[in-house]
Amino acid sequence: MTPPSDPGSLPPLRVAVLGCGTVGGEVVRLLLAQADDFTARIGRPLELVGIAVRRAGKERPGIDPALFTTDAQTLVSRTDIDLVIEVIGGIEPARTLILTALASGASVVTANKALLAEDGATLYDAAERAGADLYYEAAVAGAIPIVRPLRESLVGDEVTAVIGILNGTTNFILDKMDTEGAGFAEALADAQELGYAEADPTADVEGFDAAAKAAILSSLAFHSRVGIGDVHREGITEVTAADIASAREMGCVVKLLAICQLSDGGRPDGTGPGRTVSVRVHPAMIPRSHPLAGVGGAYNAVFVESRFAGRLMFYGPGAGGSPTASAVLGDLVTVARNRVRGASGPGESSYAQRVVTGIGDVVTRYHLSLAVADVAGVLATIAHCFAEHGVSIQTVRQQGREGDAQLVIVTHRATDAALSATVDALRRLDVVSEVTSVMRVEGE
Ligand SMILES: NC(=O)C1=CN([C@@H]2O[C@H](COP(=O)(O)OP(=O)(O)OC[C@H]3O[C@@H](n4cnc5c(N)ncnc54)[C@H](O)[C@@H]3O)[C@@H](O)[C@H]2O)C=CC1
Ligand SMILES: N[C@@H](CC=O)C(=O)O
Ligand code: NA
Repeated sequence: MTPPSDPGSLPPLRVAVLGCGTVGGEVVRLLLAQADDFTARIGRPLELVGIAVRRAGKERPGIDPALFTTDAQTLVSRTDIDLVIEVIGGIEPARTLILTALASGASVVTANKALLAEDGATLYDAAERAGADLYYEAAVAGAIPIVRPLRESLVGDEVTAVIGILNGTTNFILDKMDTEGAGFAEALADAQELGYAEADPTADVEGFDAAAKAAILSSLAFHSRVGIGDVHREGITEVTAADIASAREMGCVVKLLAICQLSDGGRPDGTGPGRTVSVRVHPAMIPRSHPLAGVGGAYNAVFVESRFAGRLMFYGPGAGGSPTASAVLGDLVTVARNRVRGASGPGESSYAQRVVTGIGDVVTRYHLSLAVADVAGVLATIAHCFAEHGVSIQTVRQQGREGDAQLVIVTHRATDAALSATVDALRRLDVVSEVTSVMRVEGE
């Protein structure tokens, strides 16, 4: 009988890391700390051969300074590297570096949702051509396994909706505003300090980050190519303390939601031809009893609805160095195992080519605050405006102020197009001095 070979004595798989910031720093630290376990799990050792950084002189304790280079392009052009981890972020130079790595024969692990949502097709095609892996679990919802469940576990089912909280920074901010009465700027500064925010936090607070993740999840869930430009996006910069207080009075909480839905095909079981997809990211009020309402801090949660499995919920840390590094390293071990077997994992599946529809047809409920003149007949004028546009009012609450009043209106379900036309018409009414806020109400 041949004795089993010691995996540690086999030739190593060579690894390069691009970027050594919040995520990259943790990836390198945990990769080195778990070297022996990774060797056993993969069946061959990993050898870290280079770390591309922007500034070489920076003190990085525990890492051999000889590994650092500021020339990422030369590093990824090496043909002796098996695995490249891209954690620089942004579009360029990340795209060129990933394409060079794939063309040089490496498999790639990335956390870069912005790039995947902007130009994933170019990367997937390049990986396919090279026969290499492109894995990106960390790109959506940090540590939560959601990419692989959609790409592999649920590939025998039909996913009809993916709904969730996909951005840790904005969830952290909204949670602090709700539970501690914190101000927006103060909560954002804390999120940056804790390593949750993107290099440019505009990506978080304006909803671009969640929209990128929604595009990636929709592409996987609906076997189509959905890009960031297909996603209706609204951020949280216009959510006020008054909105949060108003939500509380209704027994609700404000969350930045991502909602990706497959339309009904018209047949009794929901299937049928011409099914389309809608993808949107916006703040919404949800009842405090809803499972997503209890998702606090930088945690994320994703509901998946599918035809045969029913409803599934994924929950966990959505941002931060170590949680994100956990997802990156899970991918690293997986693509390394594929290399050892001379195989590659599943590529892109976009055969369904679903059409993505605009926000106008989306149906939901709305919460509106209006500053109105406190005069006889104002309620009738406003109710008439809603009725004219086919939007039915569920509740009206009036808070008097000197000379004018604040009306809080919750509608029944209406299309976004009908609601937008109503708001435009309300703004033109003499009795309405301001439409103070408009927010969707979801989850009922
Ligand atoms: N921080 C988080 O919680 C999460 C981050 N991500 C993603 O992970 C990636 C990295 O994010 P962070 O580590 O938070 O960002 P970061 O800004 O902390 O780190 C990026 C690092 O890349 C370096 N860099 C920039 N240009 C470079 C170049 N040309 N060559 C070499 N290094 C370069 C920067 O100096 C910085 O140290 C991004 O794609 C981000 O969207 C994904 C999930 C969670
Ligand atoms: N900035 C992102 C980081 C993880 O993707 C977030 O806040 O969720
Ligand atoms: Na993930």
